[in-house]
Amino acid sequence: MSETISVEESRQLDNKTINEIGIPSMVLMERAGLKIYEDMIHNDDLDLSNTLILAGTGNNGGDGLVVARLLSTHGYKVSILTVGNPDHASDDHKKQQHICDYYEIPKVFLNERFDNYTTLVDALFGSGLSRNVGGDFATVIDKANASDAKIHAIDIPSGLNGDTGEVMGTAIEATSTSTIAYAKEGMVKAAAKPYTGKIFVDDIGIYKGLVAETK
Ligand SMILES: NC(=O)C1=CN([C@@H]2O[C@H](COP(=O)(O)OP(=O)(O)OC[C@H]3O[C@@H](n4cnc5c(N)ncnc54)[C@H](O)[C@@H]3O)[C@@H](O)[C@H]2O)[C@@H](O)CC1
Ligand SMILES: [K+]
Repeated sequence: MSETISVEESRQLDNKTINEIGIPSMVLMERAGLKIYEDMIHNDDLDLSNTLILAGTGNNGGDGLVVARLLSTHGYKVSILTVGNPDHASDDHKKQQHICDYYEIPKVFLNERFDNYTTLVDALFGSGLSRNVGGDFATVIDKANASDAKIHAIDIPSGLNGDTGEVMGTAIEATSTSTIAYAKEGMVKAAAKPYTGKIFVDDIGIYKGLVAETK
């Protein structure tokens, strides 16, 4: 595995890329979604005949909505389950949801049976996970793990602590994970392997100098 970074370093690099260098966050989200989509369509472990995107309301969910749109516009069957209050979604997430609405990508709700799907995309939490997972999020994670569908995680399997590899209440057991810019330190610990599955590291244009300078 190539170089790893902490979750805080990941946030710093994102901030520097957006606020100091000036690459718009929506451009990074678009690039992330495109890379993740490409990882998925080239991954023989995944059957994309019926995909459900599990989207939290932050930017990890926003990445998932880009994947939903790319699958849809390329002719794949895809639906979206949003977990959390969409009124409180991040600005970029709201923009991506607006685009998904334009393309009329179907929405499903918490009572959905996950066994109907061949692949679930875990876009519930990424680097923003800040406390143990409970409530609807825990229910959805446990239901995803119990289903027959394969799971592809975005950035970090939701519920996994990106620094320590510990499970924060419950965590997604992914078949594969597309991580942005660098794998996070906790993801390469032996205990994390059943949660990350195979890891793809996606370069989306996030600044890399800082990590090289500080290590
Ligand atoms: N902003 C950026 O620079 C980029 C971010 N990207 C994606 O955005 C992710 C980070 O996005 P965010 O910072 O919005 O964070 P997340 O999308 O990981 O989650 C943020 C939200 O989850 C809530 N939350 C945290 N722990 C919770 C818990 N246990 N239960 C319930 N709610 C909880 C937070 O209060 C916050 O509202 C990355 O992992 C990556 O996937 C990519 O789009 C690339 C660019
Ligand atoms: K995730």
